[in-house]
Formats: sequence, structure tokens, C-alpha cells
Amino acid sequence: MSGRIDTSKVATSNKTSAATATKPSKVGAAANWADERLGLASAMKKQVRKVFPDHWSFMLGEIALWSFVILLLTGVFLTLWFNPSMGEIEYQGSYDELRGVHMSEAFASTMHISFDVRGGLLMRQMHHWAAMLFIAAMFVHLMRVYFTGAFRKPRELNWVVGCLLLILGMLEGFTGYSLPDDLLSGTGIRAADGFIKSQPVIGTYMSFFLFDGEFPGEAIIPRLYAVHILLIPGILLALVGLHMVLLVYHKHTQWPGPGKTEQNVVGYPLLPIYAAKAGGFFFIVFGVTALMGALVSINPIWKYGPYDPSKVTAGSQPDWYMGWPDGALRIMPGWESHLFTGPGGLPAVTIPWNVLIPIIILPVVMLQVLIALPFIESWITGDKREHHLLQRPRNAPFRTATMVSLMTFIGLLWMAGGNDIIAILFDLSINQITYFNRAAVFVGPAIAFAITYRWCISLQRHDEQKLLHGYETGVIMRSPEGGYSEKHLPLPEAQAYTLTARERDEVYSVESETDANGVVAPGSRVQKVRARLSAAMYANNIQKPTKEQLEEAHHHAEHEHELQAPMEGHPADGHQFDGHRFHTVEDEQLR
Ligand code: HEM
Ligand code: HEM
Repeated sequence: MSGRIDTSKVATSNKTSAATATKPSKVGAAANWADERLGLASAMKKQVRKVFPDHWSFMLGEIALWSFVILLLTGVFLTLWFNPSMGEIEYQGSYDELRGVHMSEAFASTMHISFDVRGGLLMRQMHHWAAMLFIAAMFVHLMRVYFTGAFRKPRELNWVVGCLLLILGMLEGFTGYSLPDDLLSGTGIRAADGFIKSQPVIGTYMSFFLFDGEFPGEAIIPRLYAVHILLIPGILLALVGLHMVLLVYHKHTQWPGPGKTEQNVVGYPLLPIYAAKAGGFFFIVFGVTALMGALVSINPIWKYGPYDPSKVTAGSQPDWYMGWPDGALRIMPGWESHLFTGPGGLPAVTIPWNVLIPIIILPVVMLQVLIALPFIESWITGDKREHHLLQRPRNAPFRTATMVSLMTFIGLLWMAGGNDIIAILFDLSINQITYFNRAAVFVGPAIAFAITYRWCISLQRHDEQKLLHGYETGVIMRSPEGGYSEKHLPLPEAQAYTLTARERDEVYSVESETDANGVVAPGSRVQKVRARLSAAMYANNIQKPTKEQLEEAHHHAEHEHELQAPMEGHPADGHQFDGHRFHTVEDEQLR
């Protein structure tokens, strides 16, 4: 394919372009001027030829990136008119139903953006839709990275940066959602106040500090504003920058296939192909967000009205990504501990587990587990090698099942967050839904794990069958004895190569727990846990066929159906397929 290059050829093409350089154009002269002062040419030259592999799933990170850019652009527009003040005024704008109503300046300015600023409502809705898309894209991107094993060495740090981006993105969304000071966002802030206060001893002090006194006070909106437009976007920008720098430094992973190794990157150069594609993709994401912002209403604050602590709307829901801790809160039993006795026999300290567990402990633990996933896996496997070739989710059944199980857990909690809506929609009792969900959040993930795990192994078996016995052609043959059988044909060479381009999984085992004197080796208990986890992870996996198995199957098949062997050389034997023939890999070294 033209344009598609292997990085092993990058150095050569750089030389040729330098050699054929003629008198510089105006742009070239300007570039020379800048280069003589900044010396960026050599660095740039290398980067513009940087190769990016191609796969649809690598677009997911880009959707996150581009929606972030849209958030920055639309956010700057909103700051021009938004007034982060809790000063009370009487609304005199063009929305009839609220004229004459007392409200905060924050709410009034959001009304002004929505009804009186040209393009204001479009920008607000685009900003909100982009926020939804941004966080959704991050989640899906995270799953792509996890399911394909792209988080393995050397990319663990980029995984950690990603996790920080995720949590900061969600916090940014929450602070933005709180700014308009409408009834819904005020209810959210009120809930946040309760969560902060649930922390024993420090809770009330923290709440006083945050709200500059009693809730709601006058300080919260200006403070959230500074956090929303300056603090978090600044950190996000720096982290997105770091994420991209690490991406370029590590180079992107690629799917295994003919010509693709752990040492090279096969794909398109940054300039012109990849940059054009990525630039085009920005406009697609922008177009979709603009279309959503123009056509689909989101957060119609004029319907909720300004915030009033004495009111709350029925069916209040947070933005979707905050739904799962809310669900955990809704199904949590009302546990509380009372410590010490204060004046009048009342408890001096109350520990409200019913709020602490779902809102503080659970999300913090989940975040820690998420950050730790790459490190836990590499500890169990003891794998210290670098990985640049991706794995198919089926070839890591335990890992795939773990993520599906986590997703099921989050999904069920999310469903629990909509218990009131479900109760109304299906005419069910809220108690029944709560009891069901309490059991489901434990049972559901276990079932999801088991199903996914077995499913992956079945798929592995299917791959093995295809490799050993070819694919099913649907052609039924009748033998002279009258028996029927289906004709199998060998897989195309490239496909057979790709299927065998995976490593063998090795189960870690503890060699000897005690030494010659019967003394238990230090740390052996930990090693035993590791061995058990390693067995759980790998023991049932179907490994790729050995060369002998493939040869035997091949002879057998040749005998039966004149099968032509596709897989004489497969990656396990250090062979490489170049599209026409197999050859032994000499070092296609790049790094
Ligand atoms: C602001 C949010 C984020 C942005 C803008 C972003 C952007 C990107 C882009 C454009 C890529 C390259 C293309 C691709 O593989 O999709 C990438 C790769 C990567 N991202 Fe993110 N990402 C974000 C969040 C995350 C999160 C939440 C995680 C995981 C917890 C993560 C982990 C990674 C890793 C490990 C890679 C390298 C993958 C590889 O080389 O195959 N990122 N990111
Ligand atoms: C990751 C980035 C961001 C996310 C997830 C996000 C999210 C949100 C959300 C959900 C809202 C409520 C919108 C509504 O009223 O329906 C909002 C409001 C707002 N955002 Fe952002 N935002 C981000 C970045 C920014 C940036 C960078 C700026 C400014 C430079 C900004 C400025 C504003 C302003 C002024 C408002 C209040 C106006 C309004 O609500 O209409 N945002 N944001």
C-alpha cells in the first residue's frame, strides 16, 4: 500500500528529502529563520516522519482529545458572558416565565447566554454535549487500552496519567454542572456538602472551609468557577500534553500481523497522511457535537428554575458519569456507628457508613484498583519484557473477564442510580428494586466474569481449530462409504500468521517453600498467592499450537484434502511473513 511505511525505512527517506532540497520558498525561508534561532528542524524532521499504526480503535483516544479541544473552545466563549456571582438580582431577560423571579447572577447570566446572546444556547449545549462525549470517550478508550494489553510495559505510566485524566475530567464535569446555580445543580452541590460532612471529625470543618461558612453561602460558585476554568483545565492540559509526549516516546502499539514485530511500527507517517486524517477527524467530532448542540436540548435550566435550598425536583439525576456512586448510595443499607457519649447522652461522633462507603471509600478504592491494574498483572505474571504488539481480548481471558466484571459492577450501580425512574416506568416498588440491586451488584459481576472467561476460552479453542484443521467451507462431501463430512480449507497465510503471533502463557510456580533445613523461605506465602493467581490467570488458556502440532495437522490434512500448509514458519520460531514468503527475521531494529 502506498504511503504506509515501516519505521525501519524512516532514516533513508529523511536523507533523500534533505539531499533533494532546492532553493527555499517563502515558507521555507521563514522556517529557516526560525530554525536558526530555535534549532527545531532536526527534532521536527524526525517527528513529522513519525509512524502511526492504523486501527479503528485507536480513534477512541482521539475522540477524547478532540472533544477536550471543543470543551476548551466553547468554554472560553461561555466565560465571556457567565457571571460567577451569587449576588441576588431580579430576572429581567427575555424568558417570560421567569421574569421578575429573584435569582443569583450566575443563574441569570446562564439564562442570558441561553436566550439573549447570539449563538449562546448553541455554545452551552455544545459545551455540555462535548463534556458527555469527552468522558464517554475516555471510558471507552480506557477499555480499548485495557482489553488489548496496551497498558503493559513500558506504558504503565501512561495508564496512570490516563487514570488521572479520567478522575480530573469527571471532577471538571461536576464543577461545570454546578456553575449555573439552577435547581438541579444546587441539589448536586447540596449532596456534595452532605458527602463532605459524612467524614468523621474533619467533615464539618472541610464543609465550612469549602463553603466559607454554612451551606450554601455566597462563596461556592466563584470558587468552583476558578476551579472549573483555570485550575482543572490547566492540570488537564498539562496531563494531556504529558500523555501525548509519552505516546510519542513509547511509540504507538500495533496489532500483530505480517511484517509487524515488537521492534518496528508499521503505519502512516505523521505528515501528511496521519495529520490529515487526525485533522479531518477533529472536524467530524466537532460536526457531531455541533449537530447535537443545535438539535438536542441538554440541561434546560429555565425549566428547573434557580436554586432554592428548600426545594428539590423529583427524579433529579446527576450527569451520567456520576450515576454509579449515586446508585451505590441509593442501595446502601442505613448503617451508622455511634462513638462516645456526649452531653445529654447523645453520641459524640457518628460514623455514617451509609454515606462514607458508597461515596468516599468505594470510588477511592475503585480508582486505586484501576491505577494498580497494570502493576497487579505484571506482578502476577512476573513479565518484565516490553510489549508493543497488542493482544486480542480472547487471548487474555482472565484480564478480559476482570474488566467485564468491573464494568458490570459499575453498570448495575448506575442502574441503581435510576431506581426512582425505573420504579415509575415499570410501576415497581422502590424497595423491591433496592433489594434486587443489593444482590445484583455482587452476583452480577461474578456471573459476568464466568461467562466472559469461558467465552474467551471457547474463542481461543475456535482459533486453535482453525489453525490445525483449517476453516469450515460449508462444502459437504460424501465418502465412498456413505459418510458425510465438511470440507476444511487452510487459512490464508496472513491470517494464520496473525493467529499464531502470540506468546505462550507461563504459569508461575513456587519452586520450594522450605529450604534443605525445613525452614520456610521468606515471603513464600506471598509467592504462593502469586502462583495461585497466575494459575487462575493462565491455567485454562488454550495455547497456540506448537510447530510439531501444526506440522502433524498439516501432513494429516495434506493426506486427506491435499491441504497446503500455510504455517510452516510462525512467529514462535522467529519466522517472519513478508506477504509472499516466510523468512527468518534478521533484526529489523529501530529503537
Ligand atoms: C483526556 C483524556 C485522554 C486523551 C485525550 C487521550 C488520548 C490518547 C490518544 C490520542 C492516544 C493514541 C491513540 C489511541 O490509542 O487511542 C492515547 C493512547 C493511550 N492512552 Fe489515552 N487519552 C486519554 C485518557 C486515557 C485514559 C483514561 C487511559 C487509561 C486509564 C489512557 C491510556 C492510554 C494508553 C496506555 C495509551 C497508549 C496506547 C497504545 O500505545 O496502544 N488514556 N491516548
Ligand atoms: C474537560 C473540560 C470541561 C468539562 C468536562 C466541562 C463541563 C461543563 C459542564 C457540564 C457545564 C454545565 C453546562 C450547562 O450549563 O449545561 C459547564 C459549564 C461551564 N464551563 Fe465547562 N467544562 C470543561 C472545560 C471548560 C473550560 C476550559 C472552560 C473555560 C475556559 C469552561 C467554562 C465553563 C463555563 C463558563 C460554564 C458556565 C456556563 C454554563 O453553564 O452555561 N469549561 N462546563
